[in-house]
Amino acid sequence: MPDLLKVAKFGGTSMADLDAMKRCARIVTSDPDKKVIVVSATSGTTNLLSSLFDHVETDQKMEIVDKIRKKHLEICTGLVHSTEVEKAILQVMDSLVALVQNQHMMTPRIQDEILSHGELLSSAIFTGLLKEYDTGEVDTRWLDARKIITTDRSHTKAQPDISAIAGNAEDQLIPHLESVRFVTQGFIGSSPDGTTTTLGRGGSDYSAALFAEAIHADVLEIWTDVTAVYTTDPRVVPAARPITEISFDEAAELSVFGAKVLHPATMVPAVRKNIKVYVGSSMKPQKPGTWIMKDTRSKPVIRAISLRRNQTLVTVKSPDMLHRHGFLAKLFDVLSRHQVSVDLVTTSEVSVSLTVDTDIQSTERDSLNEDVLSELRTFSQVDVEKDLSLVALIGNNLHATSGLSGPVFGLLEDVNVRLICHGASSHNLCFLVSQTSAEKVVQVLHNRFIK
Ligand SMILES: Nc1ncnc2c1ncn2[C@@H]1O[C@H](COP(=O)(O)OP(=O)(O)O)[C@@H](O)[C@H]1O
Ligand SMILES: N[C@@H](CC(=O)OP(=O)(O)O)C(=O)O
Repeated sequence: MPDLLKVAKFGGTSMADLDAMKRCARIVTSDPDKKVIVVSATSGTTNLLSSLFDHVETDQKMEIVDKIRKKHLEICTGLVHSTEVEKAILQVMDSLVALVQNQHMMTPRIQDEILSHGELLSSAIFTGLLKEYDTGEVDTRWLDARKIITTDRSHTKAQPDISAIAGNAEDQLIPHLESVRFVTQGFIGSSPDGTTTTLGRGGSDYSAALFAEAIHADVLEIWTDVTAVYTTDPRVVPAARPITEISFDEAAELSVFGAKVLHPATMVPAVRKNIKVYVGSSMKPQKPGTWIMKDTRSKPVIRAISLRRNQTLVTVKSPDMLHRHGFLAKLFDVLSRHQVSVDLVTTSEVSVSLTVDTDIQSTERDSLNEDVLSELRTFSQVDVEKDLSLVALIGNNLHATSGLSGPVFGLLEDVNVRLICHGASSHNLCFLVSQTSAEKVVQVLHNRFIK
């Protein structure tokens, strides 16, 4: 067994084309401890696949399929032994064509089946490429992630079955780690009856964390297109700074509150098994990245600022709430039956405000649909405000730090702050603002509070 056992995940931007894949191959082959390699679909492919769900004609769908085929075959032309990989690509593409031509009802099950093709394509190419770099000491093997990542049947946002995954890894991975390097897919899994599931968009980080937990890895590496986790999204604030070390708790809050660099669930297996997480750039691997660990030497009050776009604020009012019990139970019963996932909640004597993610990809799939709203309207007045963003200050001891909210909200005098949550967590202070003012708010706060 290697000294340290590592799982390395490469995101879509790291798989973008042959040059990007070659950079990743060098990262993998320069370190024999990396035993499970988890890849995302090449960048843009999952979006192309999901555009097949739109109500477009078969001709248009076939154009999209052709585009995906061409993009992947083009990468293959740069491989030394391209024939075998091309054969694998054409097989995956045939299966996609069959799905697109024969399945007219885009059920969540079919959607997952279609989406899985992105990771099946990229992993086939990356396995072929790695084999070209191997010197013979390691045996690089393609692995179908669905044999390991067992989930429930909630298509498009499946929940992993941790003990089944541990059992699968025990039988199929751990005995081979001495001599084999596995290349597998992020994002996809399989339900107990064998149908393909997905963990939700951006879920490859989560897959990699689940693999790391299942093989008892020491380190999980997330290789992406930024050199580190930054004090805020560098696309929003170019002056954002890379963070050298951050705690599990802070990183979890940062991802939950919108930092796309990590999928929100990634930290859950890492915390459970105390697995150190490293975030680095596959484009500039020599640049220092971020270590995410149980405890850090420094514990600043404000470490980072995150921004989560596309929030909907629902305010439910009823005079019945005053001095009565059971109103909240009734409200949450409706939300729970309709599987509406609520993030923030504030209450007053006669009203409750809560936030949910707006599904920007489809109004049909929006969990906050007319059925939910009309059921809520049978016992209350319901107001819905869209186009909001959640801004969160992430750090340590925020709930017990006096004199914080004055300077924060003092800077936002001209901004309509719609909802504030402070005190529920020691690691965040968050509030809702309009989508149009959100980036400016992050810039102003970063400028003032991040040293
Ligand atoms: N605090 C942050 N630090 C670093 N990157 C962030 C942060 N917040 C948001 N991001 C965004 O996350 C992106 C990387 O995530 P993603 O696009 O999912 O990568 P990948 O394709 O590797 O999975 C970056 O390009 C950056 O814009
Ligand atoms: N390909 C999937 C899963 C994923 O995590 O991708 P990425 O690592 O590129 O964010 C998606 O786009 O949602």
